[in-house]
Parts: sequence; structure tokens; C-alpha cells
Amino acid sequence: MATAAGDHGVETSKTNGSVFVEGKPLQVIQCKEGEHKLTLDEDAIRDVLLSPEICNKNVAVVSVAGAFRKGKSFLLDFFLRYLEANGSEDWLGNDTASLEGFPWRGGSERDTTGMLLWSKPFVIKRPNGEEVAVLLMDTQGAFDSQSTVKDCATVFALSTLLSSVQVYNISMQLQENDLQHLQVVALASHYDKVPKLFTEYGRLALQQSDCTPFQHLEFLVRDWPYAYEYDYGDEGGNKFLTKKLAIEDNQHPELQCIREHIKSCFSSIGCFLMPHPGLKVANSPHFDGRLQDIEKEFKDALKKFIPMVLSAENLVVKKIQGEAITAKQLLEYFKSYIKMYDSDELPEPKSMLQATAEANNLSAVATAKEQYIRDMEEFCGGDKPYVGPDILKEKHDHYLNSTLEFFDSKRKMGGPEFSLPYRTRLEEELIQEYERFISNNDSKNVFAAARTPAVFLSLMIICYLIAGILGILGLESLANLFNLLMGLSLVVVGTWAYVRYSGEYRDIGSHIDSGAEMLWDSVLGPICMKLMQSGAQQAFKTKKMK
Ligand SMILES: Nc1nc2c(ncn2[C@@H]2O[C@H](COP(=O)(O)OP(=O)(O)OP(=O)(O)O)[C@@H](O)[C@H]2O)c(=O)[nH]1
Ligand SMILES: [Mg+2]
Repeated sequence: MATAAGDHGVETSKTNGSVFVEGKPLQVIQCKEGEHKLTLDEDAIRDVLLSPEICNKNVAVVSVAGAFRKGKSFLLDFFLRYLEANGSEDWLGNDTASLEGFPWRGGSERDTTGMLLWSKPFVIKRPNGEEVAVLLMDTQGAFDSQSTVKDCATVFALSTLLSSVQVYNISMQLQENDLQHLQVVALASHYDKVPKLFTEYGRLALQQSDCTPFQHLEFLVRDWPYAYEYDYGDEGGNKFLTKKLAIEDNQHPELQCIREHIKSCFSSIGCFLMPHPGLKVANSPHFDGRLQDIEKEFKDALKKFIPMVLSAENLVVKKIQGEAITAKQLLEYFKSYIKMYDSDELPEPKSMLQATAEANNLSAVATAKEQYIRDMEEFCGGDKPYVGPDILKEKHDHYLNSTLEFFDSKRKMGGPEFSLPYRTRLEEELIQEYERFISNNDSKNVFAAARTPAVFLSLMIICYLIAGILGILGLESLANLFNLLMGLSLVVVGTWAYVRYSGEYRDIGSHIDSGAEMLWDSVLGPICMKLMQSGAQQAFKTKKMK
């Protein structure tokens, strides 16, 4: 990712003073200049979410969103410092180290575009022993002169849908339009086609289950000027928020409605009032983030705010439909949501719900399939001995049923009818997996592997015997024919052995195998059967006579 001159971003791991920043910002969702379309960089997102350290761990996704040029990326870099310090007391760093991580800068032009994730996953152990992968997400600022209402609404909605903690970064006051933005009614009079997009989705999602669709919303008021009314920090903030979100009888119904919606969509809502960081931070073009240039009050507030969001005790795990999701599952949600926004129109709340339900079902399919593979591997995996086909089929039926039961028991959005095609798809995929297990199992059968040479060697012996008898009877030319056949069989066995040993010309090898199978099924097998049957009858007769 390119960082403009003067930016304070990092491309690779590097040290600066005593502060060590590992990883880099990855542009997972791009918003191309002038195109007003968001695109997902699947490779980048896979790099983060499918990394072996975190792919099967539950995730906590902390996003910072809000108007442009208000210090979002700057704040996230302190989040990074906290995570990097891994619980150390003096995580804020030394006084002279510049602030690095997500690119940030001064000036009036917007900086962050699209959505960024930090490449290095942080794994935190919660007090209950569970390990959670923490992901930090930086977002494009809203209301800059290059973005349309749809762009701003999309980034805000996407980051809220995908995060477990949405830090809503606002400046100086919590204004009514900040609440409206949350409801995506910005410029409602012009965009009355998309009113209440966001909270309407929440309302619909609520109808589907008793869980709130979104988790924690934290209003972060920067440069709070009225500390004499409400104290800095979360206590003052929550008092202030209670007043702001209060629903009163004399309020206009629209104002009441917004408040009700917002409250019902999030599991919890908080507010933190931040002091001003000082004039150097706000105004100096040479400020590079060093602590010595930041006001003490601001640093003290950071020391309270960041552990409040990221400490092991306070982490909020990402849940959808009340169920914690893993990093691997989060990938499905990224894909489904971005697909939903891939049109010129803002999506209807219904299609947002549909995308959630789709990703929900897809991740249930993936988890169920993993369970089937794990069970079958345990029973007949690569290091297990050969199993009879009937027993294998019995086990497959058993695990297929238990996997389908597991899929049915998972909480999914959309109801049973919506889940039906996903269930069918799961069943098909399990049958494909079963076929793979069958062929792996077959390859372990030593008798099956020895069948080809056995068939051709038997053929050679038969030809040799017949040629001998024909020779005695004076039928030389016929005997030569059988000798030739014997020689040919020898060449075939030799070729087969070479193919097996060298791994080359595998096509020829499989033709020889199918030839042997045909010979066995149509000639040698029935002859052997007949011989064994008549042998058994003969033995029975002699025993009876005795
Ligand atoms: N007044 C004020 N300025 C701040 C604060 N925190 C950071 N800044 C300054 O705000 C400017 C913008 O910081 P960024 O972190 O790039 O802001 P942003 O919100 O990410 O901006 P975009 O990426 O354009 O949306 C920088 O000059 C910071 O020094 C704060 O709490 N108050
Ligand atoms: Mg930024």
C-alpha cells in the first residue's frame, strides 16, 4: 500500500525508538478514485483471516468510523501500540518515538480510503482461557468532498456489520446528524428512497431472532469542550449519552424513532469524552505523533479508553445470530456483504439481511463439512488401515446423518426454507468427500494393488502350460502363439512395474490396470471361482465316502 510523503504509515516491520510496530496496513476494501464502488481484495483478506494462527479462533473486530480528518487512523495507531505491548504497563511508548501503523496525517485533504485491516493478527487470552484474534479496522472518513452519500453510508454500514465494536468517532458534540448518519438518513430529504437503511436492517434482523444484530457501539467524542458539564472519560460520557438518547414525550416522533432504533440494534452503547490533544497535534504540520507533543490529559484519557476496548476482560467477540464466529467464517461475511453493495443502488435492508443469512448458512455448511471430514479422517484417514467397503459405507451414513443434524441445529438466519439449498449443497459436498475417502481406502488394499501383476503372471503360467501341452501334441505353431502371448504378458508386467516405480506414463499404467480388471472379471475370476467350487465339492464327496 502506498503511503503519501509525510504520512506516518509503515510498509513493513520496523523499529522506531523503543516502539516496535510489526505488520502493515492491508487495503482489504478498495474505493477507486472517481468510481464510487467498493471492491474486496480477496487475496489480502485471505492473508489476514486464513492465517493459521487465527483462522479457527473467534475474532474481535474493532473498527473506527466517522467523519473524515478527525483523528481515526491516529487513534488506531495507539490501539496498535497497546496490542503490541502485550499487557505491559507502559504501552504508550516513549516520548520521542513517532506514531506509526495505519497511515495518518495532518492537513485538510482526506487520507484513508476504503477499509484497512492490520496484517498482523493479535491473539489475546481471555480470563476464561479462550484465545481471541483481535483485528483492527480503519475506515474511510465520511462527508469528504469526493464521496457520495452512498459511499459514506456503505462504508459505515459495512464496518458496523463486520465489527464487534464500532467506535463512532465524532468531534466536539453528539449532534442529531451524527445519529442520523447512524441511521443512514443523511440528507434524508433527497434520499428518501433509502431512509433508515441501517437500523431497518437491524429491525428486520431482530424479527428473525431475539439477538441484537450489532454488538457494541462506542461514541468517542473528540476535543470535548464541556468538561465542566460532563467529565472526560466514560463516566461523564455515559451520563451525557443517557441524556442525548433519552426519549421524551415532547420530542418529535422522528427523533424518538431514531433513538429507539439505535438502542434496539446494539447490544450495548457507550460514550467516552476525549480531551483536546493540544495545538501541536491539531495544527502543526511537523507533528509526527511523538508523545512529548501531546497534552497529558489526552494521554491519560488514552490510557483509560484503549484498555476499556481491548483488554482481555473487555474484549467483545464478534457474534452473528448470537453465535461467536471464527476468522475463517468472517471471510464469508466479507464476501457476501461486498457482493450486496456491488450495485449502483444502495441495498435494501432486506438484501442486507439476505446477505447475512447467506454468509450465515455458508459458514454453517463449512463448519459442518469440517466436522464430517474430521470424523471420517479419524476413522479411515491416511494413517489408518484398510476398511471393508460395507463398514466404510455404514460409518459414512452415520456421520452424514450426524453432520446434517449438526447443520440443522446451528442457528441460522432466514429460516428452514432459506437453508434448504445450503443443506442440499452440504449433502452433495459430503458425498464427494465420501468418494474421495473410498478411493483413498481402496488404495490401501494390498490385494487390489497386487491384482494386476497376479493376473498377468497367472496368464503367463497358463500360456506356458498350454504351450507345453501343444508342443507334446506336435502342434508347434499353436504352441508358439501361446509362447508369444506369454512373452507379451511379461512385457506388460514389466511396463506396469516401471510405471509404478517411476511414476511416469501413468496413463499407460491405468490402461494396464483396467485391462487386468477386465481379464479378471470376465476370464480368470470366474475360472478361479469354478475351480474353487469344484475343489470344495470334491473334498466334500471324499469326506462323505470315507
Ligand atoms: N483536534 C484534534 N486533532 C486530532 C486528534 N487526534 C488526531 N488529530 C489530528 O487530526 C489529523 C488527522 O488525523 P488522521 O488520523 O489522519 O484522521 P482521519 O480521521 O483518519 O482522517 P481521514 O483518513 O482523512 O478520514 C492529524 O493531524 C492528527 O494530528 C484529536 O483528538 N483532536
Ligand atoms: Mg484515516
